[in-house]
Amino acid sequence: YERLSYESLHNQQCMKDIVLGRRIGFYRLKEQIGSGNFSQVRLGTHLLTHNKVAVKILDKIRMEHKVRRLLSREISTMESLHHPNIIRFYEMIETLSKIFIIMEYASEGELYTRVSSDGKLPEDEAKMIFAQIISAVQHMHNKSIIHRDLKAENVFFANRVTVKVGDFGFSNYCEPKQLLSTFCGSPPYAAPELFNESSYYGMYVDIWALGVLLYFVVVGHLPFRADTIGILKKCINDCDMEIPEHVSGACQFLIRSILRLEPTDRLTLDEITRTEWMNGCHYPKALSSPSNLETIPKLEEHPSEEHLETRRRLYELGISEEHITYALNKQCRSSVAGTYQIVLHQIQKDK
Ligand SMILES: Nc1ncnc2c1ncn2[C@@H]1O[C@H](COP(=O)(O)OP(=O)(O)OP(=O)(O)O)[C@@H](O)[C@H]1O
Repeated sequence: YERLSYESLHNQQCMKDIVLGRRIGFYRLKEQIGSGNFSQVRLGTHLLTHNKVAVKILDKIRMEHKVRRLLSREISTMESLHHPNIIRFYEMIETLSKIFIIMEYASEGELYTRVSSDGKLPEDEAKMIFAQIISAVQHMHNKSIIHRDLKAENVFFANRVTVKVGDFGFSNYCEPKQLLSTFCGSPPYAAPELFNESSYYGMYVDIWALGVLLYFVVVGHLPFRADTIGILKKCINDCDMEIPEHVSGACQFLIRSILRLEPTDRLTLDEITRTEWMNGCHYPKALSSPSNLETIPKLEEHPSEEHLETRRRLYELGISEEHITYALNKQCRSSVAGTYQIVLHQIQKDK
């Protein structure tokens, strides 16, 4: 740790790598793995732990005020979520011109790509994946966070059988009874009230999107398709969809019970888990030791075994209790806090 910190400030090659965009903080930056409207996403490796990470890079100069607001929400919502099926946030690094969001890397691509290239998933597989997504959304809603952009493009495979929900760019904090008014998300996944009402309840909008997502996964294409937004809006308002016969009765029932025009008529997440189709599914639980910078326990606060193990591994990397205390007292993001998150998460994943 000391060597790396020293190098970043004094080593010529290292400084050149930083200038040329090959390194940031404790991360080596590698190839681009994706891009968005305002961002570029690159693969990174943590130089101390060697963990792979995804690094979302945003150009501050091109960023309008609105995008900055969305970004700070994206970071704060991601930071408060700790679930095996949600992309984990590790660290944010800000330079004069750029913002780097360091997060968990899901290496096996988007659910969208899997279904688009291989076709619909067998129902047994779809069920296993849908249960993980439901569990992730339950965790968000329990924390009063709504995603507002749930779609197959934002569900990533970490391996053949584990998925992670990501892209919290439109997420927001929202109490169950709180009305919202900004149209967010992708039109084919949009609930009817988003087109018709001036305000809506966030959780019902997420649940509708889950119905569209389930349809997409078991059928292989979206339920509402149209060439113009006007026609799409009409399809959604009429709930004009056909479910092919190959879809089992229990799954059809579930899709129809989610995609109900009246938000309060839609099944709740709990009710979804109790439907016949979801019978016997496994719902991964939220991680036991949540931690953002504010909740990393100090040593005198009797940390849990996971936190003690994290510290033991950090000591081996040259990060002492003194470094940790200093980072915690500073109350701002630092490479020590970032490394802490990566190591803690690795321990939780190994478990
Ligand atoms: N954690 C991750 N692991 C693996 N790949 C990722 C990860 N995050 C993003 N990607 C890839 O990078 C691409 C761009 O992501 P990003 O969040 O920047 O933009 P987007 O959501 O696709 O677009 P928009 O700008 O409209 O939000 C994604 O489509 C995905 O393929």
